[in-house]
Amino acid sequence: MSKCINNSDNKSLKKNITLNSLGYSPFFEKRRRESGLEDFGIGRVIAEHKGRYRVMTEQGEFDAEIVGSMRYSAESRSDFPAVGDWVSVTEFGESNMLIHAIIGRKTVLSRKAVGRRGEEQIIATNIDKSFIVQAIDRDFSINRIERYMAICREAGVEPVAILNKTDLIEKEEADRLLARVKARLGDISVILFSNNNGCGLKDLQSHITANKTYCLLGSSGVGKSTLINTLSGKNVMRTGEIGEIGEGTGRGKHVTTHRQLVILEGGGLLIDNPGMREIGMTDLDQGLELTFDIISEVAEECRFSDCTHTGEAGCAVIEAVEDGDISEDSYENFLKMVREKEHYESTVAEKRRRGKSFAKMVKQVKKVKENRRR
Ligand SMILES: Nc1nc2c(ncn2[C@@H]2O[C@H](COP(=O)(O)OP(=O)(O)OP(=O)(O)O)[C@@H](O)[C@H]2O)c(=O)[nH]1
Ligand SMILES: [Zn+2]
Repeated sequence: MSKCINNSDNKSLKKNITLNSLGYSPFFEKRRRESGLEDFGIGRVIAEHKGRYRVMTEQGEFDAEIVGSMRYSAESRSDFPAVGDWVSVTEFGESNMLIHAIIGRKTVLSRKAVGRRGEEQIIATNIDKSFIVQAIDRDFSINRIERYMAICREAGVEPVAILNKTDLIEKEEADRLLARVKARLGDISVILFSNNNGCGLKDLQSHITANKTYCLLGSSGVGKSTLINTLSGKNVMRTGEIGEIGEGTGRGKHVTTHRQLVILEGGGLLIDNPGMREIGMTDLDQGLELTFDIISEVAEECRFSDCTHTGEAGCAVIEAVEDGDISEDSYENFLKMVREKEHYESTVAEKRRRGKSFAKMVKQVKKVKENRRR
């Protein structure tokens, strides 16, 4: 394995990093003891790239990989470490670490993987609150905020919406936008923000406390990196990199990726995520209901208990849309999310079925071969 550790960085961190300052709490300590992991060291995954990890411990930062037994016993992607995870580690060689186990997670933010049908992908774990970032210009979409909200609520993570780049519009226009978002989304905190003129900074900072973990969700170009710089002041914590060894040969091209967990000046921890153009829905029943609590409340009045709210007689939801009690946008977004969820569930079921029949086929082939040998 190539060494990609900047050791001077390591030393400078040694002095002031404690597990507590990385977000460790009695919750995780309890989980660690319950799992009998007391003999291992503790670290937090701050970056992940193609199966290689960057882990921060009280001793500094290390490149890390998982032990073989963990790899072989993993049944799905969620059994692998993700950014935000607390992990049990041992030192390995001079400056590397081995990850032996994931310490029980507090929260898991996940979405359906882009381009991989039906597979769930963890965005980040152990998040206390998430900031949904949108730019008021080209990216703006209340539907998208609503989808991110559903992802957060499904994970039990409080969402806060940040409407960025307000310097590009007049104050009156920004206020109108804020009113529209509030009317649609109800009791979510919404911050009018700008990286250019300091608008909303105090408001945002009031949401951030030391030793808690936050996450930025939003499409590419909405201003997440700039926002991290605005919040992190001196920008000292963004130097870490993960080196990637060229596949196949063991050497060759060397790609790097940025640290994804940043310590802010006030002590809050922020996880930056890759731009997410497509957000799929996973097991979102709960999130759906929380986001559209009005719809589900009204739906109790539908004549049929299995009403799909798409045209049945006596549908209270459609009635409420017609009366203007539920906005058409909300209703359409609701239907779209239900459809995506159904699609997701059916592709997962399909995959399981295919998985089973493949296993069956392998068995049969083996049998035929054995019979031939006899
Ligand atoms: N006018 C204006 N431009 C901004 C603001 N914040 C960021 N930008 C600009 O928007 C562009 C994208 O900003 P980034 O911070 O790179 O966006 P990002 O969300 O990190 O994008 P990815 O790294 O692709 O995920 C840059 O040109 C920024 O200078 C803002 O508050 N106002
Ligand atoms: Zn109905």
